Amino acid sequence: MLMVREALDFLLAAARPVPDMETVPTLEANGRVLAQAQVSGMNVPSADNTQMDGYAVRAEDCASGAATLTVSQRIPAGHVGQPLLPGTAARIFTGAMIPEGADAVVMQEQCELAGNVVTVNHAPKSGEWIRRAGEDITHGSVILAEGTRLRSPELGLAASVGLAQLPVRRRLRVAVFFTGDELTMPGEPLAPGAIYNSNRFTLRALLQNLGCELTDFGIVPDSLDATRAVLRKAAAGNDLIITSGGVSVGEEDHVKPAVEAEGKLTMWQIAMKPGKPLAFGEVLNENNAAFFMGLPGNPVSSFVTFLIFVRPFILKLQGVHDAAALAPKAYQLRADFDWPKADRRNEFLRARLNDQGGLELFANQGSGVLTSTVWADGLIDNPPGQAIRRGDVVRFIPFSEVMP
Ligand SMILES: Nc1nc2c(c(=O)[nH]1)N[C@H]1C(S)=C(S)[C@@H](COP(=O)(O)OP(=O)(O)OC[C@H]3O[C@@H](n4cnc5c(N)ncnc54)[C@H](O)[C@@H]3O)O[C@H]1N2
Ligand code: MOO
Ligand SMILES: [Mg+2]
Repeated sequence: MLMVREALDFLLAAARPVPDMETVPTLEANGRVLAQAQVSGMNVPSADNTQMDGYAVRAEDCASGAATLTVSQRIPAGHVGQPLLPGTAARIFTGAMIPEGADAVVMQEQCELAGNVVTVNHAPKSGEWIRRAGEDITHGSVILAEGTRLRSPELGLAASVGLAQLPVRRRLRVAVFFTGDELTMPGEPLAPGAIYNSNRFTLRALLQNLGCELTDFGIVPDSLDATRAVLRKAAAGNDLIITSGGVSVGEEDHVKPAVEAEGKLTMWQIAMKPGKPLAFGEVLNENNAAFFMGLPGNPVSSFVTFLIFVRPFILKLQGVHDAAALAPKAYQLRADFDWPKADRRNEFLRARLNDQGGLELFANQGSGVLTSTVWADGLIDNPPGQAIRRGDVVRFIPFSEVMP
């Protein structure tokens, strides 16, 4: 059995980013991965402008703290004023360009207007309330690196320098199917011994949130021939095939032999709990080789292995290469519980933050207990052979860091 770190390194080394790129409107680029670094063609702000509604002045004119100045002009945002003459003030509104000659803004709350004369009851410092041209972004600077996943902040930044389109990697094409004679879709009556196909819902949502283009082959019976046939179909035109169930050692677990027959299996079994039987390989078809990831059927096992392995693998295929962006962010937090029984495997325990800043554990850590995943805020990454005592500091991976 491989250790989690070894397995992750192996997967990330195998992940070749999809080569194709396309240009999409910035308005439609949410979740995509940037294929080329973006350089700003302008300063932001583009010109000195005011942070406050008030009066643009020459600071030296107001040194007395009770200066009276003639209001010579009015400058709303989006309009350009005239040069400011000594002894005058310009009425100015947040976001408007500072007129030539002015070097400070006084908030209107510190001024009194009578007719067209304003009394400025404050001695501003030169530069007061002025946002300088280029203080956020300078012309020619790299604003976004190649390989950046575009989220709300990145899209806002790109738009702020006027980028209407962005070059991105094409979407990843992912095929999924779900093995098990017992599986039934919600909406259908449940026969004795059957269960609902919850993994289809968990995994599809995770893949959709990562921006993948899905081909869903649905439920596949526990048969070697049926599994092989779907694998062959799924390899055509897809970058990655993800399956659920049938990867353990039972006679009804046909996924591994099917992958061996239709391609190759390069990794199986990881010292983790839940998720031990995770399988990885490639499925070949006349003109395509698709990566294969076989997730365990147990619902928590497939969810956890997705977050720990599938997510970074997909990000790398999509073109993300920054190690920090691929690794799940973890926090060192206090355990407010005892977990005396050390396991030989690396455990991923469903836990929740309490309002004392510590972690509580969900009582039933079974691999089939989906209620633990809804209750929890994240996973405690507990190394092999480690018991936890109340007060120990543990490594906590919040779902918000890994659940796209
Ligand atoms: N003798 C051994 N038995 C098992 C071992 C082992 O090492 N030796 N490993 C166990 C571990 S750990 C896990 S995890 C499971 C993984 O099993 P499979 O990947 O082969 O999955 P299945 O056997 O098909 O199903 C397991 C479990 O999950 C339920 N299931 C399956 N698909 C779905 C779905 N789409 N939605 C909801 N639930 C699903 C299925 O009914 C089973 O209860 O193997 C252990 N066994
Ligand atoms: O790895 Mo299994 O996921 O322990 O239940
Ligand atoms: Mg099984």
